[in-house]
Amino acid sequence: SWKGLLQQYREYLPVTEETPLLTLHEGNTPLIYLPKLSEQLGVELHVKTEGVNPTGSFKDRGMVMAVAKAKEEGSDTVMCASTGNTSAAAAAYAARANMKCIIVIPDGKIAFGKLAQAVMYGAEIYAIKGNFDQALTMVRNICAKLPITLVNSVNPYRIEGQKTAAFEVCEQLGTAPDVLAIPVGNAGNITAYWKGFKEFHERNQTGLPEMRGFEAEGAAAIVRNEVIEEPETIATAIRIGNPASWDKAVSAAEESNGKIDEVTDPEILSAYKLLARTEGVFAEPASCASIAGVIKQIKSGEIKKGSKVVAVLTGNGLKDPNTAVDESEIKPLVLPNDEDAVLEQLRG
Ligand SMILES: Cc1ncc(COP(=O)(O)O)c(/C=C/C(=O)C(=O)O)c1O
Repeated sequence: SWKGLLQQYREYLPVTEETPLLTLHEGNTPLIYLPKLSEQLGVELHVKTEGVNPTGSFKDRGMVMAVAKAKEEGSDTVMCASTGNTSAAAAAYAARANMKCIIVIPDGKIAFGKLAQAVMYGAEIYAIKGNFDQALTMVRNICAKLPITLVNSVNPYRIEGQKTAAFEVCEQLGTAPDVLAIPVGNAGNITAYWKGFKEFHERNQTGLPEMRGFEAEGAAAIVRNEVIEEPETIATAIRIGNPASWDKAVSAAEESNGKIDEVTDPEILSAYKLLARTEGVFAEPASCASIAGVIKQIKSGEIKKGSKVVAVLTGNGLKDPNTAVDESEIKPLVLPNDEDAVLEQLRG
């Protein structure tokens, strides 16, 4: 049975005899084929449903590695800035590892489910009147002054853990896909996937995909090649204007003959609803930037018909219930507790 990433992929990871084999059974997430969207779009489209991870996002992959190494090195406290999922994962793995977790989040811009997780896992939470980029700068400075381990994706152990998703995609598909579509915020995940595909190809000749990363238009620093001081998008997970792994994301796109592109909030929301209502897969808005991007680039011809495409769904839709209800034209019809009243509606 599945033993978690540190054991399953030990040979690819910086796991030593001293590394605590921390796990919440992260990884081994489904790769789901989408028959209707594949038909509609003219490609072979699969989604990597990272929302199935223990805390509901891909962050668990990197966090299990980073927290385990922090403990191995004798640290008793981890800290991160977060738009929400990093902090949820850090708080969970810190609790599991009997360590303290301190998080800094942008006040009022964190999806409710993610705040619920940080609260319940027992993190020390600071909500600053600033954005993620400002929070990250602050946390990097603090971790340089205090004996606290920084676990944002500038911590290389995060990238090591997250690259395992590329291994699973290759194992599940039997090969690397032609295209890997992925949302881009701080750009750690696109960096990790590319590293993973290259390492897995070196050992198993599985091939290399085009890396196609998608920023939200209101936070598209890489696309515009400038820091976005006031990033804005409904996809709060990727409301990031100065990606920490900016150059690595550009390298991944260039080396793989891929591209860093942008999608608008309407395109994200349209993909968000299409995916759930057509294929029964509910992913949070930022995750659907990958689906919106695939639709955009099939239309432009950048993604060829018949391509084998994997879109990464980075977070569970349940993370952001407010956006789901607020942005939906489908509303409950409130009725008296009366069977005839309902029957009357059904007979419409
Ligand atoms: C659902 C979801 N989808 C995509 C991204 C972008 O990944 P990166 O490009 O590796 O940053 C995030 C990132 C979240 C944070 O950065 C955080 O939690 O602080 C996310 O939560």
